[in-house]
Amino acid sequence: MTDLPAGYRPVDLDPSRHADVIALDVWAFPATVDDDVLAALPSPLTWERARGVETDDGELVAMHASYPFTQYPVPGARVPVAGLTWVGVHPAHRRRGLLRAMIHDHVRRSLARGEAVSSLFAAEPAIYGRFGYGMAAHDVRLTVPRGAALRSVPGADAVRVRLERLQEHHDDVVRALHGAVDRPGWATRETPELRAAYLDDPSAFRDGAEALRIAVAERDGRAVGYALFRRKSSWEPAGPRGTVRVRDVVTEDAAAARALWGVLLDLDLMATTEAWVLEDDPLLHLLVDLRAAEPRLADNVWVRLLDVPAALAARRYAAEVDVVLEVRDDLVPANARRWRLEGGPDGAVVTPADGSPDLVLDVRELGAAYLGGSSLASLATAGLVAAERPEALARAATAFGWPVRPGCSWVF
Ligand SMILES: CC(=O)SCCNC(=O)CCNC(=O)[C@H](O)C(C)(C)COP(=O)(O)OP(=O)(O)OC[C@H]1O[C@@H](n2cnc3c(N)ncnc32)[C@H](O)[C@@H]1OP(=O)(O)O
Repeated sequence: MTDLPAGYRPVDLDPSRHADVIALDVWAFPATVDDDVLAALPSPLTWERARGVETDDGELVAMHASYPFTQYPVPGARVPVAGLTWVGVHPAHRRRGLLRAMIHDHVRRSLARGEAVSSLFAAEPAIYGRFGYGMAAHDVRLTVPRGAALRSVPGADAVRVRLERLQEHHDDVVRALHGAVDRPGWATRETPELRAAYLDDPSAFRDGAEALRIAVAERDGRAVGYALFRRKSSWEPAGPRGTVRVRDVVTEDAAAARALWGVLLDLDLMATTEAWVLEDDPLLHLLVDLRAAEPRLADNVWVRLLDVPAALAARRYAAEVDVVLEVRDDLVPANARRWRLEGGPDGAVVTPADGSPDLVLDVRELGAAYLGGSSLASLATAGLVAAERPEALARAATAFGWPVRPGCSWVF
């Protein structure tokens, strides 16, 4: 991290620094539990990818890490992606450029590992655009009233839903179904540390709700879907007004989705079910009255193309396209030039170009469009993509789209 301000030095982190990492983490993200409780939990970090910043007297005051997603789905392909995570700066050292230095470090090290793309979930959406990350997927937050009517789906009655406490043996169900999902942006928990942290359910993080439960949808004795959820009771003068909090609903087909949501939306003593789902989740179509669920759009994964030609060549395109893109990139100068993209459903070739550009855009907008979640045409309506030739914009927007909306059902 050569760009650190004076008085700070970079440091590789390893498990011996776990207590320091927790002490920093609770400064960056206020917690209601004591450090020793947090330090006793399994760490989801891949330590060899965790980097810190120390003061001259050895205090850890900033850190970042990344998850090694080797099979991150992008349209029509899977690519290695650096999942930036655990970014934190001690409040006494903020706004001195430590995050900026850490992002430079992250970009350099990811590129050296051959990772052409980085992805993240943002704590605050205003932070990462300046570093070339674009909002690449959205999700929809819902508060569904109990007993909300759902459309019927043939075959749903043949799906049996088992309700159980989440236990270790459920790892098989979760892995089989979760790993099978092929949706751009849907990172699977590839590392043992992430999987262990997923099934761990510390009471410290339940926020007054019960232990994690799992609803497993089965057809003919085979798991065809699951949902993780917990209930939080609330006894009010007018009666019970509990809340069901739903995480990760993964289903193989519409009948499984209908059967699971039928159960999750009608649990006794509950008044509402809170869920966040991806933009084309079956629930949005199953609900007869979507408006009653108060849908709110939010940002999901953000994507940064670290190596523009490699990243653009790694995905597939929904239609044939031949376009010259003039890319601006303040952080990675090698990306900042004109690139000719010739691509289609079978692959793509990206070469340096000298001719006049069809589209001019920042690498941030390329990241936003990369998974097919934001249309280049709609970015152009906001003035974020300049089209030198309108017909090229329409063709490129179609090609960058994808039939399955991107997004990840869990925050990393
Ligand atoms: C992927 C993840 O892990 S998301 C988690 C991010 N972490 C958090 O939100 C925890 C709480 N916050 C923090 O730890 C810190 O405030 C951070 C990491 C957000 C910022 O760290 P800092 O060292 O203060 O950032 P730094 O000084 O390098 O600022 C770089 C630029 O980002 C801007 N910036 C920093 N934080 C924010 C923010 N929260 N919102 C908007 N802009 C921000 C700065 O103003 C600066 O802008 P400039 O380049 O125009 O001057």
